[in-house]
Amino acid sequence: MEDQKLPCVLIDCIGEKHGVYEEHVEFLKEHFCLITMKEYIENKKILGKKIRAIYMWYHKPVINEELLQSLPNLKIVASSGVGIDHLDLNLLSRYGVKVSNTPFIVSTDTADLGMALMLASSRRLVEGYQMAVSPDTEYFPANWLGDEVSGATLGIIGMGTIGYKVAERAKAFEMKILYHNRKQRNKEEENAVGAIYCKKIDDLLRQSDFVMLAVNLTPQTHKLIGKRELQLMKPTATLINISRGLVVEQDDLVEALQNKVIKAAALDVTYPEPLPRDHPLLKMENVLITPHIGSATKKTRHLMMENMTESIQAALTSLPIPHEVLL
Ligand SMILES: O=CC(=O)O
Repeated sequence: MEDQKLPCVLIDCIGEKHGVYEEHVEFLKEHFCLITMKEYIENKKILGKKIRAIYMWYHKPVINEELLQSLPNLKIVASSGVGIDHLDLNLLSRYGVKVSNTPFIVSTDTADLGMALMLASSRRLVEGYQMAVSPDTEYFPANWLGDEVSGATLGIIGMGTIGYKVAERAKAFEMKILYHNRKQRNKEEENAVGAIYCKKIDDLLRQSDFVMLAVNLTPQTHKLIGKRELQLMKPTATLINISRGLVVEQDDLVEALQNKVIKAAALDVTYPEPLPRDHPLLKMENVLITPHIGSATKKTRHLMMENMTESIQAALTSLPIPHEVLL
């Protein structure tokens, strides 16, 4: 907390494991008086009235009704990333608080990660690395094989900005691209990447060598992929999830992997995150897991921070908010 002339913005903390990055703080402090949760808790009565925005960096601080009640002048919650499943939009709207997120910025990186997971899983990069560096390795076995990505069939579930960027990349890998979308088809985009629309998700599941989940988590996509859907997939297929863990019924996925109903899974997201250290998904050779890093590049995270700053400034000066999330 410093310059009291600037609008007060609540953040969770600086640095530490999940806080606002030290390198972003300098920029933020040019525009806002940052108040950490710790400072706010120590001086709720005075600071509560001053706070006008919450800078929600990776779902922190957690917002509940008690917090909202004690921030009477709160105008906006600027949330990092694209997913807003961690926010209760109805509750925020009841308190007259606006919400923004940072879509589009994250799409390229998240699509890149989807490709990385597909390639790493199919070519067994993690196992290969372990073999290459192991002190027990005496020779490289010639029969240690993976599967091809180039030329294989990729089924994208959720052709939003991220799904489309995955398709653009997959085109360069000469993949056959299928997709399923709940919203209307965009034939121009479809033609540009040579993607084939599957009206029924089941058709996509049956035909794909790789099924990539790129949907938002909503009541309609909650546990979209369960036992029935996994059984429709090829026994040689891989499930890749770059959206949210809760899009998959995780216990069914574990069972499907254990019983070789599908070949493998590559997951950037699970539930909970991180998984308990004794979770079966962490022990399977056919599972590759990354720690929810879809948008985790320096450039993207910096752009997000700038974008959140713009949204807060707009809300506090009653200008249209870039990327306002509407109920
Ligand atoms: O998960 C990341 C995001 O929602 O952008």
